[in-house]
Amino acid sequence: MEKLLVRGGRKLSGDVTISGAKNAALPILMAALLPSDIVTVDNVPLLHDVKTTLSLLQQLGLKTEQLSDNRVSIDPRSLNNHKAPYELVKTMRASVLVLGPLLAKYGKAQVALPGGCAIGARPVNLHIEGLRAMGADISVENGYINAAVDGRLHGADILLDTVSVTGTENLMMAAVLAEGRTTIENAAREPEVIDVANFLKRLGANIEGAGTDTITIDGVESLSGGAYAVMPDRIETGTFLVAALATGGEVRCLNADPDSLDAVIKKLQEAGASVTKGNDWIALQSHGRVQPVNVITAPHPAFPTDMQAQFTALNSIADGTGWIRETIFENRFMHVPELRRMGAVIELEGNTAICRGVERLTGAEVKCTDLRASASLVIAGLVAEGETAIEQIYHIDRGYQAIEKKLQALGADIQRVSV
Ligand SMILES: CC(=O)N[C@H]1[C@@H](OP(=O)(O)OP(=O)(O)OC[C@H]2O[C@@H](n3ccc(=O)[nH]c3=O)[C@H](O)[C@@H]2O)O[C@H](CO)[C@@H](O)[C@@H]1O
Ligand SMILES: C=C(OP(=O)(O)O)C(=O)O
Repeated sequence: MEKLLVRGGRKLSGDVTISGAKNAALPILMAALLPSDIVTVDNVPLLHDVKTTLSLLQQLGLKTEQLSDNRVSIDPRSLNNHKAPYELVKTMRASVLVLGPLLAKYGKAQVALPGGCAIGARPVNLHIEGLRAMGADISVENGYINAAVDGRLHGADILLDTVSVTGTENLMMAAVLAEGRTTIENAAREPEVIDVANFLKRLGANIEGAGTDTITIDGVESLSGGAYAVMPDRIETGTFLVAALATGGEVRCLNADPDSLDAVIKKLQEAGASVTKGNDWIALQSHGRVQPVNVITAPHPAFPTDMQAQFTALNSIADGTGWIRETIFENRFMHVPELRRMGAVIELEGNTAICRGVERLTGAEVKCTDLRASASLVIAGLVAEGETAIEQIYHIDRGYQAIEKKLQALGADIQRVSV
């Protein structure tokens, strides 16, 4: 078992290179099931979830090769299995993203139901309903989604009841090889959806409207191989910017996508930071004590739920009271009891966390409960007096490449230790 030990009090300063986006890399790697030839994907982050995805693709018969640290090739020609087993799916909900590509390419899929997880129930009914509308016969039995189609999937008009990121991606991936036109209305507009669409277009797919709430896909008979580089991770970028501000520091994020973070930048500025941007970098400079901010999470382009925990940590040390309302997931405040152990004063009222900022947090033993909760504990540890020992850090390794090394290079006192 590993822990992170953080000694707070150092201002972060310098440059950090942002990795490829987890939430774009995972669907792009799954989409590599679709073409008829080899794809090479660059800027793939070194994350636990990426390893799980590659294991899943291998389980389905695909050949994968790690060409360098962040470059992977996938040969889908040896696809010979259609089962995504529970052992893999239970460690990573995004495994459900094999459902659409498998059905479109192989005509059948058996994918374990992801089940509930720490942040909420996270059902996949919209994925299933959409694929049924495209002609799939789907039953859910013994914890598995069993799906099959006679011949090719066909195009359909799909209106999503609620905005779903992986739901949109799963249906878009299925539709690229379906017969005829599919429209997805009330589609997710997240930048990662655009990245997946751009990858598919590189292989020959016909997709219009990704990044808007209506995506139109004209199915093609086959897709070719090709090469693509995953977009930078906007949530990792936002996390480093919050860490910089919390510590009163100055950080520039390189290899970033400065235009994917508007809602986060707005709140950082309200909290007192100066933010500057170039083509592929974004920098933050702090000025005095953090000001409290009010945040409501909502689908893109509004404030992302994946940055909520980090801003809860930021508000904990602000000069006044700020509140955070979570509207996407029903149980995404598991970091609050841990932050309280470090001296944060946070009340929970329904889906709102009211944070009364304190002058200092104090180091404590805390545990990660989910990916972004972990990031909030690291941020709190960086500003706390004394040592914070963070347990269950496998959560953080799901979504942050070498977080302690990147923070060390910015001057943080943080170590990974085996216990
Ligand atoms: C791998 C990946 O990209 N993960 C992201 C993705 O998760 P994910 O795609 O799982 O999240 P969704 O966008 O689907 O969830 C949004 C809301 O829709 C609900 N819902 C979703 C699908 C469905 O079939 N039925 C249904 O009711 C969910 O319970 C949730 O309340 O988007 C989330 C919201 O931005 C992010 O926090 C995750 O980091
Ligand atoms: C919730 C997240 O990821 P996932 O959907 O993979 O659980 C996240 O990235 O914060």
